[in-house]
Amino acid sequence: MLEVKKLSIELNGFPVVNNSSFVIRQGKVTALIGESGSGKSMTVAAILRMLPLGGSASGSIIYKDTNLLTTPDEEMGVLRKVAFFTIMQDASNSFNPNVKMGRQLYALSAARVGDYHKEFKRKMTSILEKLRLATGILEQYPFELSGGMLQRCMIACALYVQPKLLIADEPTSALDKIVQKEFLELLRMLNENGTTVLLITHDLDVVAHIADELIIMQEGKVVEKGTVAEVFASPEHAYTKRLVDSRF
Ligand SMILES: Nc1ncnc2c1ncn2[C@@H]1O[C@H](COP(=O)(O)OP(=O)(O)OP(=O)(O)O)[C@@H](O)[C@H]1O
Repeated sequence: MLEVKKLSIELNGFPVVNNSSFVIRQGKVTALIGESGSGKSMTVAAILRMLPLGGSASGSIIYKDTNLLTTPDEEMGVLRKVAFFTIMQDASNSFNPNVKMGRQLYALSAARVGDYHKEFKRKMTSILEKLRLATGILEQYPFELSGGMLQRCMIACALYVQPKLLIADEPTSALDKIVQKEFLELLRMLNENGTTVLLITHDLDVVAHIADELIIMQEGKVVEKGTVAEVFASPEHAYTKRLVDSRF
């Protein structure tokens, strides 16, 4: 569904991703793992064409026969709105503290797919019930909800939009273990509904729990990739070996 070929990224002339190639397969959960500063977030930023100022990318990122690195801005805007959905590490940063959740969830879901308010109420109520979130949250402000609840709200919007690709950058790192597990189950639910997932994480337990495929980055390079079963059974790169060993 997404083919990254020879992707290199520079920030103000400084290389941060170097000649990376990998594939995100349709319908799968792919985990992108690597130590801090290895270039995971910049890779995601390149996919979304949201590199910071001073950033530039070369190579190609092919989605449906077009190279996202050269897609016109307008088309990219549409893809970001309906085909791709992003969940970041700390959901509280994704919400405006001064606006009630109902309006914000509307903007993140119904507005993206062109639904009016009545349709939003009907669909969102049923999704919130499925996620065990009271509909009363629509009248609350973000600070009245926990981090786990806010992450579930993001998943609720993703379930509403049914994006082709969900990119989740460390979505569980601010959650405790139990809430983390619940969140991963929801991610799986979304995946079973047909959304391909790219999950950026530090946590091999999370990978083992949910991912089908694994891409490992170190110092801006992809050093290993394969199915989770293959990589866990016979890691080849020294960094991967260390990672896998540290889990057992
Ligand atoms: N906004 C920015 N401006 C300048 N340099 C940045 C910026 N964001 C990241 N970098 C640098 O780019 C490199 C890759 O960072 P990136 O955020 O992609 O790593 P990461 O693997 O996602 O790390 P982490 O797991 O800590 O989020 C690092 O050297 C980092 O210092």
